Amino acid sequence: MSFKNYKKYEPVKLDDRRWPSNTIKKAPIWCSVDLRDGNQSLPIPMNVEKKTKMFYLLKEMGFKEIEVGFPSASKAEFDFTRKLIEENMLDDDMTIQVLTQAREELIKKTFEAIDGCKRAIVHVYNSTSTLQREVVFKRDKEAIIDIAVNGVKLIKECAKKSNVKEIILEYSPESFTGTELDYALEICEAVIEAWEPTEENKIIINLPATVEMSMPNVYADQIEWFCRNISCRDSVIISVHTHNDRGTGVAATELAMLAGADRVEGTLFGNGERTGNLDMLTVAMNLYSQGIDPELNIDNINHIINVYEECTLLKVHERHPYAGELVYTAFSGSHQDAIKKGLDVYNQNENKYWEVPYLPINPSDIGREYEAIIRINSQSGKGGIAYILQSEYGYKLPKKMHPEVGKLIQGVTDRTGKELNPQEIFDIFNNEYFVQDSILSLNRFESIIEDKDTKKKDVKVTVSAEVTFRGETKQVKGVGNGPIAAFVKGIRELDIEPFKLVEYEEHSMNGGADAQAVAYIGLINEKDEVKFGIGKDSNINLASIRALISAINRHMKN
Ligand SMILES: CC(=O)SCCNC(=O)CCNC(=O)[C@H](O)C(C)(C)COP(=O)(O)OP(=O)(O)OC[C@H]1O[C@@H](n2cnc3c(N)ncnc32)[C@H](O)[C@@H]1OP(=O)(O)O
Ligand SMILES: CC(C)C(=O)C(=O)O
Ligand SMILES: [Mg+2]
Repeated sequence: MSFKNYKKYEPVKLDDRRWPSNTIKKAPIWCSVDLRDGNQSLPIPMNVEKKTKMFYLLKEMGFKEIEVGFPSASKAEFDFTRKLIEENMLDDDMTIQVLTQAREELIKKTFEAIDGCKRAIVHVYNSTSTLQREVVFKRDKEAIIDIAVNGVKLIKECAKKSNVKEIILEYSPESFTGTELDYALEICEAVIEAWEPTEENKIIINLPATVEMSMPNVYADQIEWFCRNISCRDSVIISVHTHNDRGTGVAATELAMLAGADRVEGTLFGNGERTGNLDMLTVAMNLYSQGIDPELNIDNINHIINVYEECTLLKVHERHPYAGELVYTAFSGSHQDAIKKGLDVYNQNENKYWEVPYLPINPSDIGREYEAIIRINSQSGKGGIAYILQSEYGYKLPKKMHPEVGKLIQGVTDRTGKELNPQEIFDIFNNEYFVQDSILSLNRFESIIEDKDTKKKDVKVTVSAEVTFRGETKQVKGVGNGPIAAFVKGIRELDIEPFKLVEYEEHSMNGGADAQAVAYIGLINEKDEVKFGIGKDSNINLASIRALISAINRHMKN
């Protein structure tokens, strides 16, 4: 590797830059270039059918400006533009955008393609960079300005003759980031002079990072410098179009918005040339997560992903910001614990801001209702396991029981090294606490409250039960101040190691006619070992007795 083969990118001289003190307060004018820049970078470009599908998705999402193609490039591109117009696929507040090189035959073909349209943005570009002037066009600065100006003059002429009611011009000094700033301004001023925009009929000047060549702060400086130096700022919409060669396309766009950009071009999930275009959904969701209306409908991200993947034949990465399959999922113990606690607090308080550790947005806002927020593997902890048992199966384990259940599940993940799905977790839990290889089991249980005067402190309960203990049927009788105490006294007759009850919790499950009570009991033996048991029954007394038996069995098992 020879880093000496590469030139340093020169920063902009802008010591009084203002953009670092600015904040973004509203969404930009969005323009989707999925059907053009996204499409031109695909191994298999979209056919008319797929473009139609993608177009309807973009329309559903609320894009008002859509670059629908490069109509002079191919039959599919031309036919698709015609279809949009002839089949009236646009709403009145939507504008199509079409791209063309500054070449006569291509401009004329572009106007044929938009014939009969109500309003269109004609987007013309030519590369202005030092490198392309030398190696591609082999022309000097003046000649490159001529290409742009001649193109714009022809568009003006075509627009006059065309039956399209409103033509908006967009000009891109392509490879802007490889162009001397003062020269980029000079060529844009020449284009503006040729087009003669007004405050009512603005021109769009698009300043693309065709190749991302610098840190995003440098791009922001370029945009601020440009906005401050252009002659008729009020008649110009400054648009940005970033690529992602250095992986900072989103950052570059956001800083450019601080620096004065009014409009943003990009694609869904950043599809586009090389490492892609700007990922507009990320910028939109970044706005959303700051309490700013993104002015796009992203409430069903799974639908957006499905259509995108079908049309582009590309995959959305599992870690893709906001959209990836794993981005709302925590495997690691401390994250799971914090998420569980955060969700518990959030769910108890209405009308609060979303503030849950490790989850910058509420996944359900973008339709991820059934997302597995917490998944269990060997990196997971007790908090996450308790979350799964509560959120998927309704068991609200007492906090003191979490370590015991955590250890039980972690024993399996440590052994197998694999992820456990909720059903597998539940099966292990169920086998341990409910489906026991019972040493002690309950066959019959009756309890009678002898003194029904509830005002009295000492209520007397008599229990009569039948159990099977080590394979033999035994009758159990006991009296106590409650069914558990009475039952405990009764089974003292059996050869069971002494224990004390140290923890008791109960809650109901399901509700309505199917309501079940769940009881959790912790027993400590003479060696100071605590083990929990769980019982479930429609009758709370029976649920408690079952929990007690479950705990005794777990003590005796080891
Ligand atoms: C950064 C971007 O994404 S820009 C958009 C790029 N997208 C595409 O190119 C997709 C669609 N393009 C195509 O299908 C084809 O390139 C066409 C139909 C537009 C043109 O096809 P062709 O004329 O056969 O070939 P090609 O693109 O190689 O033309 C290159 C010629 O155009 C000139 N040229 C390139 N861009 C421009 C421009 N924007 N304005 C004027 N002339 C240009 C080149 O200098 C070259 O000229 P030369 O023949 O004198 O050397
Ligand atoms: C056509 C232009 C705007 C482009 O796609 C780019 O420069 O990246
Ligand atoms: Mg591009």
